[in-house]
Amino acid sequence: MFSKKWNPDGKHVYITGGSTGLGLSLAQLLTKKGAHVSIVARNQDKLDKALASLEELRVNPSQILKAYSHSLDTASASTEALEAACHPFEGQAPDAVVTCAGGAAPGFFVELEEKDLFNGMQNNYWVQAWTAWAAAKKMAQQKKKGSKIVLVSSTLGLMSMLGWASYAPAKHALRGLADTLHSEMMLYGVSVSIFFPPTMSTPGLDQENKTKPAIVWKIEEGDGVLLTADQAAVSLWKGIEKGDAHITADFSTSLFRASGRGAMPRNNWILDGLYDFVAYIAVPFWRAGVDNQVRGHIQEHEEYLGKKGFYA
Ligand SMILES: NC(=O)C1=CN([C@@H]2O[C@H](COP(=O)(O)OP(=O)(O)OC[C@H]3O[C@@H](n4cnc5c(N)ncnc54)[C@H](OP(=O)(O)O)[C@@H]3O)[C@@H](O)[C@H]2O)C=CC1
Ligand SMILES: CCCCCCCCCCCCCCCC(=O)[C@@H](N)CO
Repeated sequence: MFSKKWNPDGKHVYITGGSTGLGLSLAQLLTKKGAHVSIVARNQDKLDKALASLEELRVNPSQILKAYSHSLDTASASTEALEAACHPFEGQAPDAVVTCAGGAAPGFFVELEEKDLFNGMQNNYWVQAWTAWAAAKKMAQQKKKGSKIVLVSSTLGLMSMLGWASYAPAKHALRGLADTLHSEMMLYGVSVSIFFPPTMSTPGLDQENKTKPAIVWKIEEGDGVLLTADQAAVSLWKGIEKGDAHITADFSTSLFRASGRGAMPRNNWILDGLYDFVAYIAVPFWRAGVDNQVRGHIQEHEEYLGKKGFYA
């Protein structure tokens, strides 16, 4: 509980999804703190731009800053990407692995197709789980005590609502994996955490909002929280530095974190108790409001489905 803060200076941090959004902001923050940073994503142009932005922030000439283009869809590809990034470090596992890669495609359950639901799990569970698996093995084999694995879930990994059937299950699954590994990786002295960001203005949000049902955005927006990726990265960083198992960046998500803590340790004995109490009172009101909004939408939704030939 009173352990020393983690110092990233001279450490190697491996960040999936590091070319845009949250991952890029975290990569920039850690570069400024003197870490060696490896970022991984698919699109080479975005990686090139991201790496150039890291170069501008380097604080010493010995920092190793690299970008790798890999699709992290499979166990083998995720292992290969990690191996490539360890190469400049004589094959040593990274000191920290942060899996930011992911992407949402919200929609109504009855309109989603098999591939949409399948891809939701693929892009939001497996893309992070395979990297965690590859990293865990390497850290255990090399007895890298003190190293870290950090997964990235969402507010929607702690609660859910309409529109998120292809996404929230995967984000909840990541929480299940993180809580399991938080316990199991103690066998190797490796700490495991998970971050639950709220809505963040990122290229990913612009993309998902193109297809997001209006009512879903209305409820999401009603929360009134829209962090920049830089703000979210600061909270993520503080959580990593403190070694919190469950990391949040905003008030609402902290309510769900504290009230849905399960068997995980508290971040702060007093504050989390307060959050838990506030959640007990406030969340049912919020929920009743949302239920009303959804019920009030029944007719419009029926018309919308009718126009799309759903009942034909
Ligand atoms: N923005 C938001 O409102 C919220 C986001 N989150 C979560 O935070 C994380 C970051 O989100 P955000 O910054 O918005 O996302 P962005 O879409 O801005 O960035 C996603 C990053 O992941 C990479 N990526 C995606 N899929 C793959 C893949 N299969 N293999 C390798 N790289 C991949 C992308 O690059 P490329 O496409 O080139 O591969 C990009 O670098 C995600 O896990 C997201 O679910 C959670 C809560 C809210
Ligand atoms: C008193 C209690 C108040 C509670 C308010 C809670 C409101 C939460 C609404 C859902 C927000 C969804 C955020 C994550 C979005 C996300 O993961 C996607 N954008 C993925 O990119």
